[in-house]
Amino acid sequence: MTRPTRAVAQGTFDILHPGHVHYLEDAATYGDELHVIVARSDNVTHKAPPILSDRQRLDMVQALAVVDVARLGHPDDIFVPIEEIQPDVIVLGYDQHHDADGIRAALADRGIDCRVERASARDQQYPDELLSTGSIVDRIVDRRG
Ligand SMILES: Cc1cc2nc3c(=O)[nH]c(=O)nc-3n(C[C@H](O)[C@H](O)[C@H](O)COP(=O)(O)O)c2cc1C
Ligand SMILES: Nc1ncnc2c1ncn2[C@@H]1O[C@H](COP(=O)(O)OP(=O)(O)OP(=O)(O)O)[C@@H](O)[C@H]1O
Repeated sequence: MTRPTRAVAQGTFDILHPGHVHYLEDAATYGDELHVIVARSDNVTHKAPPILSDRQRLDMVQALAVVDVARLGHPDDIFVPIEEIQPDVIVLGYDQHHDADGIRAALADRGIDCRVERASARDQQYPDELLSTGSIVDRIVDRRG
């Protein structure tokens, strides 16, 4: 019997919103099982640090029906969880800064046989829909700050 194919998604997922759900639902279509790596706060250095703790972001992602297994990322080496999960495909977010070819090269260096794809974006479904954590935080500061 062949094992189920595994897709991996990853991100910060701070204050969940419909863009996150869209990404995870899209990523799930690439495999039979969806595994999600939640970035550790200490590794989120390319933008403002998360509001919510590692544990809370992990628990919220794991609670989504589309997610089979969620885990916190490795503190130092982003390819350690990949080696453990052994995915068939890594699905990058539509706007993630990671370079797909760079990841393919790193996977090949480590002898990991895994495709790299990119998810689609969710467009606003109605005028007031907030589709980024940054815009939700901006509104909170504006209305409650
Ligand atoms: C293939 C892959 C594996 C990753 N593994 C980890 C990890 O083990 N630990 C971690 O803290 N972040 C991990 N990340 C997340 C990145 O470090 C980065 O913080 C994350 O992609 C931020 O995305 P966002 O800005 O879309 O939230 C991984 C990213 C990729 C593309
Ligand atoms: N509108 C959206 N459509 C599709 N995917 C999205 C959308 N918003 C976020 N994502 C995806 O969700 C994943 C995690 O996103 P992240 O945690 O960086 O949230 P964010 O809302 O984009 O944050 P920020 O506003 O701080 O940049 C990323 O892969 C990102 O591409």
